[in-house]
Amino acid sequence: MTHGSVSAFHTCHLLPPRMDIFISLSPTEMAVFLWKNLFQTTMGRILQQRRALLYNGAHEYDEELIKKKLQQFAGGSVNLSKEHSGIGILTLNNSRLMNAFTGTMMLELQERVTELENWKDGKGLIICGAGNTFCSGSDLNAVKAISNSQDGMNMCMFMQNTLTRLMRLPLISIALVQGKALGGGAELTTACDFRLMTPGSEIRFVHKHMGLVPGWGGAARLVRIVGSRAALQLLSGAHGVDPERALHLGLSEGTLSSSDETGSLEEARAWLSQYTEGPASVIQAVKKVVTAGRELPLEAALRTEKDVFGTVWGGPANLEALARRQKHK
Ligand SMILES: CCC(=O)SCCNC(=O)CCNC(=O)[C@H](O)C(C)(C)COP(=O)(O)OP(=O)(O)OC[C@H]1O[C@@H](n2cnc3c(N)ncnc32)[C@H](O)[C@@H]1OP(=O)(O)O
Repeated sequence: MTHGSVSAFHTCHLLPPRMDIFISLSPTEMAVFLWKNLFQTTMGRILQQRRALLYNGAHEYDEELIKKKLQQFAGGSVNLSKEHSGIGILTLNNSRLMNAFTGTMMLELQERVTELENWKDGKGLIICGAGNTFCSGSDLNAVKAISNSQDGMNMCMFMQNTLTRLMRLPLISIALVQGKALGGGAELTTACDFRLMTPGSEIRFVHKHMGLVPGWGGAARLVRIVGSRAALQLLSGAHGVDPERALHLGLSEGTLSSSDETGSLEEARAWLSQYTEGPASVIQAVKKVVTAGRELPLEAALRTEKDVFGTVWGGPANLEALARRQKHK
């Protein structure tokens, strides 16, 4: 955890306007107040995005250079559909290469993550692959072409930045693993909060067979998900993990009954909706306090929890619940 990331948690959770302040304002004062609030929120978001980056110029990371390079390896797409329910569906689409990540798909993933960071009505996210398979990692044609050290390190930092931002989205995320999640595809699944697998699917960290280790943050995240001993076995064995083993290891949350593309997406939606019911502001706040608890030292996590608490306390959902005098039987 960098200091930059810690401060990002403290600067981005701005308190919502309080109703009692509004009542005493003239129309002009109210307009000024709203403009200031909008400005602060926008600046907060920009700061959040900048500070959340793991790597910048100080790490000999040249984002513009790697973006130009990645642009040269075109093909496929990363599509985002934002549903009214607040669930987003992010689809990796490169069927010809089993949804391998081309350079332009890496760039598109970064753009989609920015879009999701700014989705104020968002609550959940499902990541899946087109054509009933998840993702076969990075496009080996691109890997070969950028096999020099500088490009490799820049690509690694680019993907770590993007996947770290993906992991920290204030949305509850699922990797819907159909077919195969190999190499970088397996790493991508670990950037989600949960993994659901379809019958016959497989997660496989094949890096060792490529003479590599994960570089998109997959090893660090895997250790946190399954523990260091299981992570060591999965990375050094490079064996495929089927749904049953994944469930046993805690790598997967459940095996879906459907293995077809539409049916499994429907099941994943239903599974996710049990956690995304309610107002977006509250669901996002829940994810933020859990992210802080996982990533920050205790005192910083507690302070973040206090800040996030301030964004929901006295908010519309809280006031409505108080008015309802809800009982939790
Ligand atoms: C970050 C580190 C990384 O991610 S390194 C990349 C790790 N991934 C790999 O090494 C995947 C290698 N590919 C495979 O093992 C197989 O193609 C898998 C995915 C199991 C699919 O097998 P199968 O169902 O028999 O289909 P196939 O081999 O005929 O594949 C269809 C076409 O897709 C291609 N493909 C697949 N994966 C990639 C990839 N990662 N990069 C580039 N191309 C890929 C295959 O080469 C094949 O293309 P073609 O029909 O031979 O032209």
